[in-house]
Amino acid sequence: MTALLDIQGLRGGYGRVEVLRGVDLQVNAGEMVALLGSNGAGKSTLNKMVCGLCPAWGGNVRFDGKDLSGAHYRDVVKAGLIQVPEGRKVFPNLSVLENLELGSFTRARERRAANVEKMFHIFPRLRERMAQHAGTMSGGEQQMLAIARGLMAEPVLLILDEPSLGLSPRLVEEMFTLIRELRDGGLAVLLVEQNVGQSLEIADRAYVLENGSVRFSGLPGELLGSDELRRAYLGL
Ligand SMILES: Nc1ncnc2c1ncn2[C@@H]1O[C@H](COP(=O)(O)OP(=O)(O)OP(=O)(O)O)[C@@H](O)[C@H]1O
Repeated sequence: MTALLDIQGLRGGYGRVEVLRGVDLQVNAGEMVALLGSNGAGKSTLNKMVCGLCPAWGGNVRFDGKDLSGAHYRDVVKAGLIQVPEGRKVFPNLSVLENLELGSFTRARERRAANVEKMFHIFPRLRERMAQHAGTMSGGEQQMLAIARGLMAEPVLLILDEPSLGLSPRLVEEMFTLIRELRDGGLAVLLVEQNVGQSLEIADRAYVLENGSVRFSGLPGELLGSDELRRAYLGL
């Protein structure tokens, strides 16, 4: 089977500091893959490189049969690879509705109104607050908005970078339920999370990135079932 996202030998960094040292990673259609690793391991850098937000030094990225190595982020979005970045990054001075509408700026523009309605159905709070400035929404509401804005582009693969960061335990539960529902609806998801236990519960496969290299790839059960791996990489 050809992977939906196929990353081979990805290398890169900042200035002269190498952060990714030849990473291979695949996500299949409809699959949920957890990308784990300690702070500074290179997870966000990998996401940025895959999405054309940071140049790679070497390696290849193929997505949905297309070579996206070194592609401009506009073309990455057009292809259906959508990222919800770490820290939400909503446009604080735009309304909730305007933030949503910007999600379909490059892709699925003709279905914008219908997709806004879909998002209001999934996230009723966003309908209630559609005229409110996004920057005045609570942290949890902003995270919902960031995900909804990503979904507005009708992703084929959604990369979620730390979606549960800073949320209360109840909202974390809701967030993981939502992510599972998205995957069950056929969306492929690459999930970057510090919340290791819950990520592995819902993931089909997992990767552990340490110091810019993949140290484990396989089934969540293999990772959790090995005392050595758990202790070495998960702190569990
Ligand atoms: N813009 C930048 N300029 C210079 N160094 C950077 C930049 N962004 C990240 N780095 C460095 O690259 C390394 C990897 O950072 P990255 O954010 O990819 O890690 P991460 O695995 O996502 O970590 P975390 O879980 O803490 O978010 C870190 O050492 C970081 O300091």
